[in-house]
Amino acid sequence: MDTGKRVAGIVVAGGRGSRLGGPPKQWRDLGGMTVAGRAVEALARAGLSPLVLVHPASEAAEAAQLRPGLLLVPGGATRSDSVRAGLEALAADPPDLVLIHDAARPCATPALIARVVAALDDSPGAAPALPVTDALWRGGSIVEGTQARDGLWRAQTPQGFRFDAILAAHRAHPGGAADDVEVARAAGLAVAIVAGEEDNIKVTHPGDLERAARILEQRMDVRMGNGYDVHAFGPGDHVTLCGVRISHSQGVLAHSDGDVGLHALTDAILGALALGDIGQHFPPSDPQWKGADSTLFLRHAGALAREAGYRVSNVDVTVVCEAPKVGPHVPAMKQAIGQSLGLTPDRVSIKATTSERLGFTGRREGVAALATATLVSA
Ligand SMILES: Nc1ccn([C@@H]2O[C@H](COP(=O)(O)OP(=O)(O)OP(=O)(O)O)[C@@H](O)[C@H]2O)c(=O)n1
Ligand SMILES: C[C@](O)(CO)[C@H](O)COP(=O)(O)O
Repeated sequence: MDTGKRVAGIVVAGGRGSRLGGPPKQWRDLGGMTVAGRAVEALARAGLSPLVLVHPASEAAEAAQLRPGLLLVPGGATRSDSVRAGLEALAADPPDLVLIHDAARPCATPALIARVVAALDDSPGAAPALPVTDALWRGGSIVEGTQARDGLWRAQTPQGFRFDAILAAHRAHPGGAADDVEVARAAGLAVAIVAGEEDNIKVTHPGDLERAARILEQRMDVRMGNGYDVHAFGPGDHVTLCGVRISHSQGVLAHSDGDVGLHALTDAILGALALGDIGQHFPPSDPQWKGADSTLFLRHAGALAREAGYRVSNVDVTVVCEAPKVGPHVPAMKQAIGQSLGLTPDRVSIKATTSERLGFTGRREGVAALATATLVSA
């Protein structure tokens, strides 16, 4: 989505989730990512930047687990207070437009978000909603009357606004609004209704987490890629393997730091994305990559995966050499790769083998690595 405008996103995750019960819903797992993480990724994938996450003041640690570069802001006692805190955090460097989204809505699609942004060309506010289709009754334990449903809508988020207008509207509002459309309307702003989506549910009551999981599962796309790299040994006193410097009687001949493990893994991720290979992204002819730390290449591939809407689910690297010994360094290697890709060590596998003195690795002429990566749509 390229509108030529700066479109920021605010995800409000400052609530308690009391209707769902149990631990705060925004940090609950939803297919390998938190509910709030999924809401944030939905806006990120649509190209919104900067992104603000508003969280309970006591839950900064949970908020810090989400994507790098998020602006983290403590929330307030009500949803409106939390939105206001998010808007104020953007005020020093105001974007043109802002989309305000519930952390509790983890299934928003890029198409839905694009519709809201597009509608802001013609209106200071725009929000998704679905017409009420069921008959509406008034009553308690018995039906006391029927309510006409014409012209009634079920409101969703993200709700989008021209930034200056919604900031002024929130500053002027006495508080207690159900949503930002109510705040905008109180300030006299017109809000266009765009088509919402049935699957854009708000995780509110028991059973909703399972429903969201089913929705996301139907959309899930799994991709795999493999990579292979070789470097010849040459003069030197160390090799770098899987992000770890290891003392050795030789070095490797390479333009970068010659880390075959990270090169193979970078290629595996690029392969899964069908985005070519490491040489196309970081040409060896380019002097800026001379002696480069290969962590940079791996992080770049991880960022491309996120931009494409995938997260790396697990990786498996096999290093092939007679020496140095890899085993003692495996914990540090898992840590280094995990940090670069945002993976816990149990999702990073490092193995090593000799080639039984056969071939170029067997003759100790060089070191090779093979890698596999699995990517899952976020
Ligand atoms: N003080 C608050 C209250 C709510 N929210 C956020 O506003 C959204 C509104 O959804 P809702 O289902 O009302 O969330 P909760 O307030 O957490 O739920 P409950 O009312 O069941 O406690 C949620 O993403 C919630 O985290 C917030 O940022 N700050
Ligand atoms: C903003 C909202 O998601 C629109 O449907 C909703 O108003 C917020 O949640 P709540 O359930 O009304 O507290």
